[in-house]
Order: sequence, then structure tokens, then C-alpha cells
Amino acid sequence: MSTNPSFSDTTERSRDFYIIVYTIFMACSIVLTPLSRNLCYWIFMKASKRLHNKMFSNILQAPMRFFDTNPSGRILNRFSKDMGVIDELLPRSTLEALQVFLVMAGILGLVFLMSPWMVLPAIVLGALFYYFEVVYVTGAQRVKRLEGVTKAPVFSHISSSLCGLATIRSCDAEQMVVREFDSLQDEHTSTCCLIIISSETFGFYLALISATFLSFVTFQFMIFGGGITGSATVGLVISQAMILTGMLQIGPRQTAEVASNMISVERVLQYCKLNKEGPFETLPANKPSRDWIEKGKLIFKNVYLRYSPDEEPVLKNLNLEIQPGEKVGIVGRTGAGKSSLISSLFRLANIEGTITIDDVDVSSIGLYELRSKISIIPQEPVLFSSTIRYNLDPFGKSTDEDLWNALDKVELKSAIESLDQQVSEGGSNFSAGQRQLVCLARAIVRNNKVLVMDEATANVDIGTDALIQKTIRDNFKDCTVLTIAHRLNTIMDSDKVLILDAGQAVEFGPPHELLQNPDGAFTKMVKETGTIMEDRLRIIAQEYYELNLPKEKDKNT
Ligand SMILES: Nc1ncnc2c1ncn2[C@@H]1O[C@H](COP(=O)(O)OP(=O)(O)OP(=O)(O)O)[C@@H](O)[C@H]1O
Repeated sequence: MSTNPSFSDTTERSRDFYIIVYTIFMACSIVLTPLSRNLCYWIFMKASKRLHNKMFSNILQAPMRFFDTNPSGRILNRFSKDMGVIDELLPRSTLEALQVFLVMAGILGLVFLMSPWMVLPAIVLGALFYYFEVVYVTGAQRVKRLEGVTKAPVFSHISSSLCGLATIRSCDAEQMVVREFDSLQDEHTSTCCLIIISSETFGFYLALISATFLSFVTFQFMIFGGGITGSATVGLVISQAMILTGMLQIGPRQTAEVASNMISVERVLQYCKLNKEGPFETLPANKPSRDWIEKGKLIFKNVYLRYSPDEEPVLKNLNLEIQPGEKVGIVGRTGAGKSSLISSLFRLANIEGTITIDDVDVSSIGLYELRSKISIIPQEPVLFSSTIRYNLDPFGKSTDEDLWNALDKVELKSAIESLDQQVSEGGSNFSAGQRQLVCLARAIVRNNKVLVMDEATANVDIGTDALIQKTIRDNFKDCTVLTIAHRLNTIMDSDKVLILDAGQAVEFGPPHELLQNPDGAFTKMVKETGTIMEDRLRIIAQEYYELNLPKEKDKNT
């Protein structure tokens, strides 16, 4: 029986009111929590995709110098580890840190409301907490950076071990490679260990701070008992302060986690701001005629090439004129600059001076256009893990008949069952010679006026070498062909031979004419092959010279 109906009604009404308010809050929380989480994840995913795409396109357009100075492991690490952190860990840790700090702010607000004097110990403990946080975050970031740095060599080691597996096994060097791997792995693991230890130590100091705060909250009732009214309020303050203890453990660690995960963002951003090669597209004002390169006349004028601005030039004052359709052999000792000459043609490094092809300065042409107009067969043939059709004609511009014709010309028709036959990774289901022949067939399909061979026959047997030379003579008759060779017989039947030494052209002319100079660099190189070979080479040079004498005379008249 109620003694005071009006008081009872008011209490009943206010209880109902609070239950309704509480229910509304709960309903809002149920709806808003997943909504806000999804919104945050959507924003994070969008940012991560943009970062990935930007980094990828920047790396594709980076100059060759970038790949010379950055090991593949480091680049792979940005795409695997760092992108993994940005995709998976960063959104979670950021959201959790945000939530924990909001809850902490709510609890502190409640404690201060109920017991304002708690602000004083909170300020002192907050300052202490800030100090620990700064010390920990600074250290954690450095250790995390170190972890990234020590991880890249592990990746590089694995990828180079896989590449050189045959050599490792043949040299019985498995144990050495395992030891190297273990030492790299140990270094990386020790940084991981450091991350865990520093995090645990930080946690210990946070536990001390939160325990002190909880003690203050609890003992205040004994000291200032009258300050807080009602046992319910006391219970509320203590239970909230106890939640704060847990939050104080999670929150700062999450903040530190966010800060260290942000290092991955910093590392990805580094690769988003790389210098680019280029320009890739030709400016409309410099657009050459549609059928440029029509003849294949190359002129090098005072060309210097440097791989890095602060290094000495590798090609020095190169002056050459290569006539349309000429077959030029390039020889020189190792490091003489033969491959660098080819790099200058493709603008793979910084060049000074001018290189013109059919009277068009290559520096005025976009890289896409320039590089697509020159065919190259490198020493290591490049095959894609796709069909034979794709390997011969990646841009799908030729008919099947053209592709079969090209395969026929390199005598691969019988070895290929169908244009849809798959090529394994790196062309491993083809022999080294066959891979070169597929590259040669690709060059035939491409039908460019300038062909470059960079020691293309160094790894093939003499039969395939001869077939490649014959195919080039038959199919690239009207093309300008530059051949870097270390087998001198490959270039003895060239129209001209260029001898490079320390980045300079020391001799340039028909091989037979160069051999008439007994003190010439070319003569010395031929003599070094031994008397029998020298005689054979001289005969080849002479026969080719006499055979082409009428052609030369025609050209001159
Ligand atoms: N990517 C590069 N970055 C820096 N320097 C380079 C680079 N490539 C070559 N060099 C330097 O340029 C010089 C000429 O090298 P290049 O590869 O052109 O010689 P090469 O005549 O083709 O030698 P090889 O016959 O051994 O292939 C060498 O001293 C080499 O150290």
C-alpha cells in the first residue's frame, strides 16, 4: 500500500522515462554501431585501393634506375606486407582506438561529474601516461621500421634462391644458403621479439597507472565519504573506473598500433611519389609521320649516357651514323658499354647529346611510341605465362596466318601444336634456343625497321645460332640490325662492326677493312681467338665484303 501516491507516481514515471531513454540509446547503438563500422571500412578500403593502384602505376612508370637500386624483395614487401597492414590491420586498430577513447572519455566524464576532485589525480596520472605513451610510440615506430627493413632481405633471399636453385644444387651449396636464410630470419625475428617485449612493458606501466587511479577512486569514499551520496552512485563510479582499467590497457596500445601501422602508409606513399620516366605519349607538336620508322637510319651525335647524375658517364661522346638496312655488329670487352648503347636507344637512362632515327630526335618521341617501334631480342628471352598467340602478338594485331608464318620462318611450326598452347612461367616448357626463336618470331610479327639483339645467341647451341642468323638475314633484309655478340663469327658477315672501349667508339667500319689494320683493336680481338679461328674469321669477312661490294658501289652511285 502506498503511503505517498504522488511520490510513488513520480518515481514510477521517472523510472519509465529512464527505461524509454535507455531503450532508445540501445536501439540507436544497435543501428549506428554496424553502420559506422561499415562506413569506416568502406572509406579505408577505398583509400587502400587508391594507394595500391597509385603505387602500382608509379612503379610501372619508374625509371630503370629505381629497379637497379631497389631489390625486388623490398618492392614485393610494399605490395604484400605493407598493403596487408593497410587492408587488414590499420582499419581495425584505428576503429578500436577510436572506440576505446570515446568510452574512456565517457567514463572519465561520469567520474568527474560524480567526484570532481578526481580531476587532480587524473591530471597527474594523465601526464605520466602521456610520457610513457610518447616513449613507447617513438620506440615502437623505430622497431617497426626496423622490422620492415629486416624483412625485405628475407624475401629477396627466397626469390634469388628460387631463381638460382639449379646453381645452388649443382654447387652443393644448400647448407650455405640455409645458413644465410637462418641468419636473415633471425635478424627479422629478433625485431619481432622486440616489438612484443616493448608492448608488454608498456602494458605493465599502464597497469600501474590504472591501478593507482582505481585506488584513488575507491579510497576517496573512505577519505571524503560525504562527497558522494548514495550507495548506487558509489557502485556506479567504482564499476566504471574498473572498466577504465581495462580500457587503459587496450587504448594506448591501439594508438601505438595505429601509429606503427601508419608506417606502412608512409612506405607506400614513398612509392606513390617516385620520379617517372617519360613522357610516355608524344606531344602533338612532335608527332612523327604515321609510318615512322620507315628506313631505319640511326645517328648518334655527341652522346653521353649516365646511369646516375652523380656518376661518371658510361658512354662518352659517341658519334655514329648507321645507314638504313645496315647490319652492325657491336663488340668490346666486358663493361665496354655495349648494352648501354642499346639502353641509350631505348632511353632507359639519362642521355646527353642527340640520337635520331630517320631524322627524328628520339627525345621528342613518347616512350610508348619509341619503344614499340624498335624490336629487341635480349640475352635472356622474355616469355609470358600465357598462350603462344599472346607471346607472339600481345596486342592481338596480327592474324593467325601471320603468326604461323612467323613460326614457320624460325622452324618452330612442327614443335608447336596450336597457337593456344600454354607457355609455362618463364617459358620453362621450352628449351633456351626455342625461347629465343619464339622471341625472334615475335620480332618478325612486329615487323619493325630496327632490330636489336643483345647477345641473343650467347646461350644457344651453334645450330640454333646459325638458324637465328639465317632467319635474320632472310627476314630482316631491309631492316637495320644491331647485334651485340661475343662470338666473333656471328658478326663477321655484318656490314659494319663497332668496337667499343670504355664507352667510346674506337673503330667503326666493315670488318674486312678493319682487319687490314694490323694494329687495330678489331684485329687484336680476332687474333686472340687463335690462328685457326682467325683465318676462318678473315675468310668470312672477306667473302662477305666481296659479295657486297657491288651493292656498296650501287649505293654510292
Ligand atoms: N644499371 C646500371 N647502373 C649503373 N651502372 C651500370 C648499369 N649497367 C651498366 N653499368 C655500368 O656501365 C658500364 C658498361 O656496362 P654495360 O653493361 O653497358 O657493358 P657491356 O659492354 O654490355 O658488358 P657485358 O659484355 O659484360 O654485358 C659498366 O661499367 C657497368 O658497371
